[in-house]
Amino acid sequence: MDTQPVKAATRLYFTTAATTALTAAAFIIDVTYIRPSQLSSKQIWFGLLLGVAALYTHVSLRADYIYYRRMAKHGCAPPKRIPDDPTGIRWILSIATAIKQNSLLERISQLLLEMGHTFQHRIFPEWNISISTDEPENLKTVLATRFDDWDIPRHRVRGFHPVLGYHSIFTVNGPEWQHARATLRPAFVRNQLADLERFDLHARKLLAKLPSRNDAQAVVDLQDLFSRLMVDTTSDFMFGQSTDLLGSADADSLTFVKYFDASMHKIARRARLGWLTQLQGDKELDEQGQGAAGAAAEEKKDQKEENRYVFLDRLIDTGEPDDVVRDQVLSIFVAGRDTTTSALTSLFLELSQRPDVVHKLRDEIGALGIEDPSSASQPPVALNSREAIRDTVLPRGGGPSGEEPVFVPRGTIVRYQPWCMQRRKDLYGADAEEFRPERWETIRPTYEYIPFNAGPRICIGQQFALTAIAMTTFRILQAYQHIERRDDRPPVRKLGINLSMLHGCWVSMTPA
Ligand code: HEM
Repeated sequence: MDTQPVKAATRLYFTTAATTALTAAAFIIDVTYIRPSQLSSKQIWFGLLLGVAALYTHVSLRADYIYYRRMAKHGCAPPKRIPDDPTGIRWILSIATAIKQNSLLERISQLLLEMGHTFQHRIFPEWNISISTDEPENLKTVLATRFDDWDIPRHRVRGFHPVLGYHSIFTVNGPEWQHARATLRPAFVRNQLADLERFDLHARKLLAKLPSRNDAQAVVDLQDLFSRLMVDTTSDFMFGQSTDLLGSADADSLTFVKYFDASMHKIARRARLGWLTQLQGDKELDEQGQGAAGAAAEEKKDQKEENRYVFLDRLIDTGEPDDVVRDQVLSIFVAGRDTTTSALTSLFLELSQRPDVVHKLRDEIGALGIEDPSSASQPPVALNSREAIRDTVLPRGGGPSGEEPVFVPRGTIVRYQPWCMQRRKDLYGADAEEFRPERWETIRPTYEYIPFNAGPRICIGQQFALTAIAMTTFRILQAYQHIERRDDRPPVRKLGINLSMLHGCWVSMTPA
């Protein structure tokens, strides 16, 4: 017989009886002996506090009991649990400290390793359990084979609403998501790879900002330049008009970027801190984020370009309402800018410390192909999550061996960590964390490598991003023979919605 439900039931009944008795005794002692007289407001608050604590303990233990009972019924075994943290308070504190120290990814990697790659924990004040996993079989199930059992979690949707709106491909699920995906798809089939000259135009503008032969000692922040490059390229493809941040940007473009940056910063914070930040609205965020994209879409309505395929024109032609158009346009910027900037920055940070790879790549530049070797150990979307919308099962992670299936009740959040998985030594070898592009000559990973996600919700802009990365890398390595990191501070990765470098990516570059 499975002992977990019995243990959980014992815990539930014993603790409920004990906390009720203690709460009542504490209150009676207070009223009768410590502060006798008429019931004061302090005593009422004290009583309420004790009552809430007892109720919370009861509800969370009951949730545990129901979980273990249903798990046993489904023939599954529970994943290991973070020890000594029944309420999830320690979890919140340790995560908050790790975020503050910019070491969250390392902390979660370590936990996944210690706990066997799938574990359960609580996040105070929720009483449902959460599951974390970096197990490829589980990700295959969540993202592909049992796709219909999972949604984008509600906490993420709530965090993104103020900026991306209610129709964004990132804030909808089910049929609404299918509709959003079908609306966006033509933009990524028709115009992307065909227009290499347009990618090149922006890559060349970037070159003009890099150190010249007369200025070889200059030091530049590549992260900042890549970010501008991606705004210029994306706006050009999507609006038919580039923001030209690498050229002569006008005041409107600069305003758009300023608002966009502020909005991204805030939604990252809201998404990470969850319910804490969502208790209060954010008027400034609403005005900044949606206002800027709305203005761009509105302006564009009057100036269609007849000769070029421009995504915004086609989107307007679909007859979708203005707020839908605005939400999708802004989503493309959110999806495309910081992810691709992150991939390019990670790549050049590695290159700036690996002259041997730069040398080899310059030799092989013709055969570079479309690949981004840095996305293996530094995937821009480092952490992600899904919410079960019905009772379901993960194939691995349960029981002491971690090999048994795990029951997942409806409403459970499963967090998955491409950053941790793509550095697993048991999957990628002892040198998993090392930048070694040659590894791609022999390995063909499937669900162990998901920088662009997988399954029906796989990144729709993958080819766009890879083309931009390949074109930029190609042009830079053609023009420069040495790239050298110029920063005495250790490289610190900052986790927002995407990974970025806290201090940028400062390098000097020697023209070829
Ligand atoms: C290296 C660069 C990029 C990386 C690593 C990346 C990664 C991802 C990931 C992990 C997702 C899944 C998010 C989720 O469902 O939780 C995603 C979705 C998406 N990406 Fe990308 N992305 C990149 C570049 C781009 C670009 C350049 C665009 C557009 C210009 C884009 C457009 C999208 C869209 C629209 C979705 C939503 C797809 C859906 O929900 O059906 N991405 N991307």
